[in-house]
Amino acid sequence: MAQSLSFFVSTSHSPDFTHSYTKPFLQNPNRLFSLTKPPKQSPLILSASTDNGSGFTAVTPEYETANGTSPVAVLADSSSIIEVDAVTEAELKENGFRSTRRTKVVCTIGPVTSGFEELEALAVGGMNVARINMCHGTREWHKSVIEKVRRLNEEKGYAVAVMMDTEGSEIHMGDLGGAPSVKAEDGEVWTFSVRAYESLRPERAITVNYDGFAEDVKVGDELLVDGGMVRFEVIEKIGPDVKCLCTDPGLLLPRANLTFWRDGSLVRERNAMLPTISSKDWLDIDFGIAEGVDFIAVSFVKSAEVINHLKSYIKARSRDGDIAVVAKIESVDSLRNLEEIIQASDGAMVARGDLGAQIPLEQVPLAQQRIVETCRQLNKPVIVASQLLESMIEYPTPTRAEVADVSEAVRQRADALMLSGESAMGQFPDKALTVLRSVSLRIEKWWREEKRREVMDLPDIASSLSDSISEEICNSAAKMANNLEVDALFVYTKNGEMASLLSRNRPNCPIFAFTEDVSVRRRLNLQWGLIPFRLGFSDDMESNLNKTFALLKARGMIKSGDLVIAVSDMLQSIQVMNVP
Ligand SMILES: Nc1ncnc2c1ncn2[C@@H]1O[C@H](COP(=O)(O)OP(=O)(O)OP(=O)(O)O)[C@@H](O)[C@H]1O
Ligand SMILES: CC(=O)C(=O)O
Ligand SMILES: [K+]
Ligand SMILES: [Mg+2]
Repeated sequence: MAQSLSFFVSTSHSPDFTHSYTKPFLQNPNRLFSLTKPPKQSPLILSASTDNGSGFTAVTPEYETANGTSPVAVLADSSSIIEVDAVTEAELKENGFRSTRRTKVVCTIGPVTSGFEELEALAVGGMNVARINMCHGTREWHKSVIEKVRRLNEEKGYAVAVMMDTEGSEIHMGDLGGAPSVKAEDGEVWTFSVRAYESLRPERAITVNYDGFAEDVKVGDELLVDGGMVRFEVIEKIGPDVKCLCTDPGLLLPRANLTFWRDGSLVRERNAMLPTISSKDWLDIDFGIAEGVDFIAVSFVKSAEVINHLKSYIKARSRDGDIAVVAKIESVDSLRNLEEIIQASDGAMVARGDLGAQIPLEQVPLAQQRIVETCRQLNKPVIVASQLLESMIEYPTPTRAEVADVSEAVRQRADALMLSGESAMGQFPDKALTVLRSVSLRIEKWWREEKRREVMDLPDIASSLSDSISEEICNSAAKMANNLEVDALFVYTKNGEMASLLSRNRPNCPIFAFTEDVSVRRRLNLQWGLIPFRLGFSDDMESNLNKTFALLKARGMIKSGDLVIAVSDMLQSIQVMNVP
């Protein structure tokens, strides 16, 4: 794919040699552009930045000079290019390593953020992962969002990953014929039915998505909308229609979750047999595979089995085989089978919205703590989601309680925080992102200052000798990094595993993760403390390091004297050195 971009080119040896070019910008494997003035010395470090701010640095292996005035062709093959986005680069240059943000941010994309400019504003604000929720919108709408994120990555060097979240098949209401909300008043009688009312919804009638609804409920049951936002009592069953008396008034939102309770406990009769992945979900998953999303988040996971099934389904169909599967913990069953579900998954989400509708609210914080800890122990990234800054859907500043909640998730050292309605349909998506960023930075700094030596007992997780070696190397490297107060950890990784093992240790310094694979780079962007770069490298660590130092120095991201620990999964090596 060739795009025309303007380049601003400068070289390391002739600071006065700068030139602007408008040239076709070739994607892999080679980027070719010409210089009209020959540089004098070798080796040449060439930095090029596009007029929209993204850039790359190349060490030219050699260049041809054709006597003075003729153009010089610089052929920079992809192995000598380093890719990082402009925001990370500016952060490293301006604030130094220490102050980079470690906690990642997932933003749900909705009507207010689906335009290219709005997506770019989120990327500039630090979005690491864009989440699309298949509960809403059409596949075409989601496809256009994915394309825009991909364009942002290609044009501006970002590594924003895409997470597709399945609808799942728990019981929920229909979409209210397009109304944004409907008020249910105390004492009113409403009809819940499997009838599809479409746009001609009669007054006080609600479609329910689950066919067995009328059979499963009993007169006297309590029906909770979104875990208690509105309450009804079942008073009569007439064929497919269930008449309910509103006992606790409130707003009904489109597709709100429904649970029913008998004698104080959640009724899970046949709906417990609903498949976690519905036929509509499988079609969405096929869509996600075809579009090459980076993560699939599975709603209402009940057991490890469904995760294993999905993983083998993906493996058989996906082109490059690698879409990570994130288990959403949002049901009683998922808590019951927590360890085995997380073990089977590539990550987990504490989906507090639905979880809070299934267990008493006061149990949610402890469930969150347990999920975050289990993920850390099993080395799976974990996202804390839902209502982090709920009031910011309407207001430009958060409540103090929301700030305290975000702080707690950062203190628990979760990998990522997630925005839902705040970024999908709220009035202040960028401000909400800024709050997550500044609270994360503040708490992380506190952690480094106050809790420097605190270590968490991490159990051994390796299942082979080679994995054990990697694990020991990463644990030791992270410990050394803290003790020696190094500036950064470098990890050269093919599949991301060693980067992840370093992140698991939550070291005080940032982790620069170099990988050749763009999709590995995007996936690493969900994990705590990792700054993922794309870089071609070889088995020769000496030359990898020299190349990296040259490239990062040329871009001002590191400087001579910085102390670095480097590990690599090709050699299973560990090196400590000062940047020359
Ligand atoms: N693609 C979309 N189109 C329209 N509205 C959306 C879209 N995505 C999200 N929203 C809006 O943002 C709100 C919050 O979004 P989000 O996807 O986080 O919902 P959720 O209920 O927390 O997630 P889940 O449905 O997975 O439990 C939704 O209730 C919806 O109003
Ligand atoms: C995110 C989500 O699915 C929930 O909180 O329920
Ligand atoms: K969902
Ligand atoms: Mg949910």
